[in-house]
Amino acid sequence: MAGSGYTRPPPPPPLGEGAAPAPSAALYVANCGPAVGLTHDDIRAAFAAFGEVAGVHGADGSGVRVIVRFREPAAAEAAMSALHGRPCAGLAGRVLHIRYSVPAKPKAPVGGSLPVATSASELGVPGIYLVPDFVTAAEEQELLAAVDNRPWKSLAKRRVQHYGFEFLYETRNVDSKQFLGELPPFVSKIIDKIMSFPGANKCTSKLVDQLTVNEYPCGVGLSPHIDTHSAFEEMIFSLSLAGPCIMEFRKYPKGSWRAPSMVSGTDKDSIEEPQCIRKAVFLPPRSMLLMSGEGRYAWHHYIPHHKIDDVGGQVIKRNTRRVSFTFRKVRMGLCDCEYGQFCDSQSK
Ligand SMILES: O=C(O)CCC(=O)C(=O)O
Ligand SMILES: [Fe+2]
Repeated sequence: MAGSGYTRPPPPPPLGEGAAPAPSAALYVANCGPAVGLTHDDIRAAFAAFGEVAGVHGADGSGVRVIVRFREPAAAEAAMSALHGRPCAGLAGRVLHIRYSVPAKPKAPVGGSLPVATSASELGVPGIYLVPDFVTAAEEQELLAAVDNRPWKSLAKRRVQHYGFEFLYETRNVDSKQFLGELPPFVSKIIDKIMSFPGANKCTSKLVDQLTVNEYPCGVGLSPHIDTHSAFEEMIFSLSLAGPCIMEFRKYPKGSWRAPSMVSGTDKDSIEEPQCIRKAVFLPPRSMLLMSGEGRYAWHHYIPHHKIDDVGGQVIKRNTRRVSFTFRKVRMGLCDCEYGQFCDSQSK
């Protein structure tokens, strides 16, 4: 991870095969970190009992794994034999899993930490707008209570509800002939407010007729994707509730309308395209994000699977859950946008 120069060691080899990482002055410590309520200062203080600590750093974005660097390898060895696999009294009795860390390979030019904007103008992706405090804290509680009173559908890592039209994950589309009914009354106020977006009130017919509610547990994100052009019209509104996250936008110059992860069938979102442009924005609870134009049609959006986010050097913990309300309008014909290379209606 940035800062320590050290990283997670490879998995321990089976007995009798290969060698475990040699003892070093840096320890990789799991089950310990800001996401479980232990600050880097707490961790430094607990490990200082074994020798001078040169630094404590997050080992990755999880918030539950750290690198503890001692000045002397002997101190690391002493800490390892005293603390590995045992409850640590100085760290709220947590059982630490410790291995010797290994030097990190130099980072590839892409990847690594990305500056996180706190406004759409700072983000600089055309067509992306962010309105903080779009709803009040009381309205947020009402919306959460309303969806918690309705049945959730469980996906592998998160829960969802669909209104208006069902979203079909296998095809990433909707069946536009299967109308489930009007959007529920508890979102009427939100829809009225959406009309105040620049450009939104130009629409004569209904602005949105489909709502997907996503509930992400802490640490769960969303793979990079472009909402299928033929499924939904241009404007996509997403209201963040209950907890924050960051959203990353990626532009692939040699674009395909499928995310690279879906083409390869691996569903891994760590795939880095060498030339992709990456930008990130912080989505605080109660904010409304509008994706339109180029940002909606030609940039993938992605929520990293982190338990903590680094926003301008400030560590922001994800909440136990984030609930988003994504409002879209189902498209009844083909998409004729000007981003043909990303458009399933226009690609062969
Ligand atoms: O949770 C969000 O804000 C985004 C959801 C999203 O991108 C989607 O449902 O397609
Ligand atoms: Fe999306």
